[in-house]
Amino acid sequence: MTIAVAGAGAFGTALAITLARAGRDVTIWGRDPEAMAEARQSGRMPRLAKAPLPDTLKITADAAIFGDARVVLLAVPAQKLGGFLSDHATALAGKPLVACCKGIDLATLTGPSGVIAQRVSSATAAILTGPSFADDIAIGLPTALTLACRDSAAGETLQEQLTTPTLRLYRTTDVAGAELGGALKNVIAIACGACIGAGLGQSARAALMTRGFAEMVRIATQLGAEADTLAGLSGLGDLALTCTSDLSRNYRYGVALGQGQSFDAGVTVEGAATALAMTQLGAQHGLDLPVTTVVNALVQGDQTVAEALQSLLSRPLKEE
Ligand SMILES: NC(=O)C1=CN([C@@H]2O[C@H](COP(=O)(O)OP(=O)(O)OC[C@H]3O[C@@H](n4cnc5c(N)ncnc54)[C@H](O)[C@@H]3O)[C@@H](O)[C@H]2O)C=CC1
Ligand SMILES: O=C(CO)COP(=O)(O)O
Repeated sequence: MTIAVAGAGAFGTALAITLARAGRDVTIWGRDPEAMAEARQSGRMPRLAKAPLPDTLKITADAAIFGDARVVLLAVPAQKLGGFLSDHATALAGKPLVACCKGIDLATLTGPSGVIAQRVSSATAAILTGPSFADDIAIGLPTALTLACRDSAAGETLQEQLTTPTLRLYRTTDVAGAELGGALKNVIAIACGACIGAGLGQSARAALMTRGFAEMVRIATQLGAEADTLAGLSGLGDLALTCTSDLSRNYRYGVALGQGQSFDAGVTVEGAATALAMTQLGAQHGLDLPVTTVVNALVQGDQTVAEALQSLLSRPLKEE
């Protein structure tokens, strides 16, 4: 059974490594033929150079592999997912497609499962999400993630196919909960980074994490998710990791915002576009999104950290 991993960035590479190491038949696809030839030669992928690629892992830039794959993991950034799926829609038709990206698509204001449904309607959409840095997975540290699929039988099969001795997958049919948890925690991580970067302290960060989590649950349940899913790996679990670690790009981006520094535009920071998408979606649905709104204003350069803080602290007093 061939597993294809689409996207040869840090996360796609980490997943391909753990699956290949567990004896699965895996091919990783990257869009740049030269980079893939170089990776075959060097045994390393540039975005995850720390970890050697197993000899059994196949590396290609030939999209023909998607037609042969039984399962395709989609590890391209959330804002690139729609374009990727349209480019390869024929080869991907009817397959289980597991979105490994975390974000809300700005063009459609939907999560990855909605993007899959729109672009490859015959596919079985699943989501793989939760607390895990690519480096940790790649070097074989223990990690636990959520695999969400509306079709519970298909979800069970994917859970077995994608679990490895060090990567433990839990299963749910709550796709909305899993993908919203993964997308929204990045926005809160930017807020927490900005808080620490601006020197506002760890007490303020704990408050932001907690009120941010309340906001995540409120948004997600209004959009059809189950609150329990948000309390699991894909929500609270990933929030805890991302808001407290400087290994997180979203957190580091927030720190840079808080310090008034620039940030490398080549780094994938999913929470920036998601803050904008959620602000737009919140306006459509009449949602109260105080943290997301200030993160979006910071990202867009419409507010300073001092103004963002003031707008959060001056909100009317309320019950917790
Ligand atoms: N790095 C990590 O620790 C984790 C990342 N994720 C998620 O995985 C997703 C991907 O992130 P990373 O791999 O870390 O990013 P990355 O920046 O390391 O790699 C992104 C890859 O996508 C490729 N790409 C971009 N546009 C493309 C397109 N149109 N077609 C084909 N390939 C394209 C790039 O060439 C690059 O290789 C994100 O949504 C992220 O939130 C999830 C868990 C952990
Ligand atoms: O999603 C992640 C950890 O679960 C990776 O976080 P960053 O995208 O912020 O690096």
